[in-house]
Amino acid sequence: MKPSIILYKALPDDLQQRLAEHFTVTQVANLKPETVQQHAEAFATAQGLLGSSEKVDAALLEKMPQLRATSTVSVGYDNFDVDALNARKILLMHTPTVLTETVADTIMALVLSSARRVVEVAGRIKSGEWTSGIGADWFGTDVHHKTMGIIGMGRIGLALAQRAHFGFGMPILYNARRHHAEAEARFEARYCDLDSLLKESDFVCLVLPLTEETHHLIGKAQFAMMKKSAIFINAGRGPVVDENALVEALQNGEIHAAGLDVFEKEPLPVDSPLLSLPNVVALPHIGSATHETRYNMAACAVDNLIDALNGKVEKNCVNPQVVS
Ligand SMILES: NC(=O)c1ccc[n+]([C@@H]2O[C@H](COP(=O)([O-])OP(=O)(O)OC[C@H]3O[C@@H](n4cnc5c(N)ncnc54)[C@H](O)[C@@H]3O)[C@@H](O)[C@H]2O)c1
Ligand SMILES: O=C(O)[C@H](O)CO
Repeated sequence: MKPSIILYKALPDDLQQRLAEHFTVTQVANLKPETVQQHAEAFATAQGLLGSSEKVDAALLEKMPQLRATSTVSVGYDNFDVDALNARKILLMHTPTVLTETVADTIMALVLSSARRVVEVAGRIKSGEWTSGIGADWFGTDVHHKTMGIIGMGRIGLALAQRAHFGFGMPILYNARRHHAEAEARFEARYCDLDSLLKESDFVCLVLPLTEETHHLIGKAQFAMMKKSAIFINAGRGPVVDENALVEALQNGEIHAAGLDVFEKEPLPVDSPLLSLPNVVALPHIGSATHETRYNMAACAVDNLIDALNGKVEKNCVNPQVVS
């Protein structure tokens, strides 16, 4: 008999079919308690779980006593209670690598659009303000040859450094938990402690996972250290930044501008002060959102679940130790 799984995300037809070849699939809209209750029998018997963005915590796991593997369509897995999974020896699979280049492209888009005020001035044309030659109040700041500071020199950090170094001739500073020989050799990146990176960078780019250690890593004190001309970019996770402190730093001119793909609360509330600041480019968490990459992530998550439920954890597994 095929193992049963819960699918809580719509997938392209061919991938849905691939899942159905391996598993008995129950598709649900989300993992809210009322949904779980409505499909109680399917949750109670499911051995696998595949989807994204929903919280997978101890309370949900209690409703899934047969669960052996979870597969998220994302590289970040901060919405999973990994300790609770480990305690039950449930595998957690994710989708690193397939999205790296696309997310680095998005970060460069944020760098360029916030420095050159692309969104703001494009809005001015649309509202009929381009009626004569533009003046300095429409000018932006250069990107090329400015210093880029990268906090979190992982897969995406490296792909960003590659773009900034080769494409824009930018000196690269980085902060990470360890020195990265590859970044230093290929991109002449220089390791810095966090405070030095904040003080010296023209662009401060955050590409960190959300963990207990990184929660609110960047707050009032850190914005105060940045240059007044600094542009702050966050494409990691919203709660790594104290958003109130960010708003204050932007409003008080402590930093020049921000480009943001992630927020403390998502979707970003429409009354967020960030949305009324002209020096903010805000994107709706689109880092990996291209047709190609979202398909590849979904395909990777499907393969990951098939592998995990067959005991194969050589790649894309967050906690392979639970089966060793
Ligand atoms: N905006 C988006 O759509 C989007 C898309 C993909 C990933 N992300 C986020 O980006 C994160 C990074 O993805 P990745 O594939 O590069 O992951 P990765 O694991 O390759 O890189 C993360 C890096 O951060 C470093 N790090 C962790 N804690 C740190 C700390 N306290 N101080 C300094 N460095 C620290 C790690 O050592 C690692 O090098 C993901 O976890 C996810 O949260 C966002
Ligand atoms: O972590 C990721 O893969 C992206 O943020 C999409 O959730």
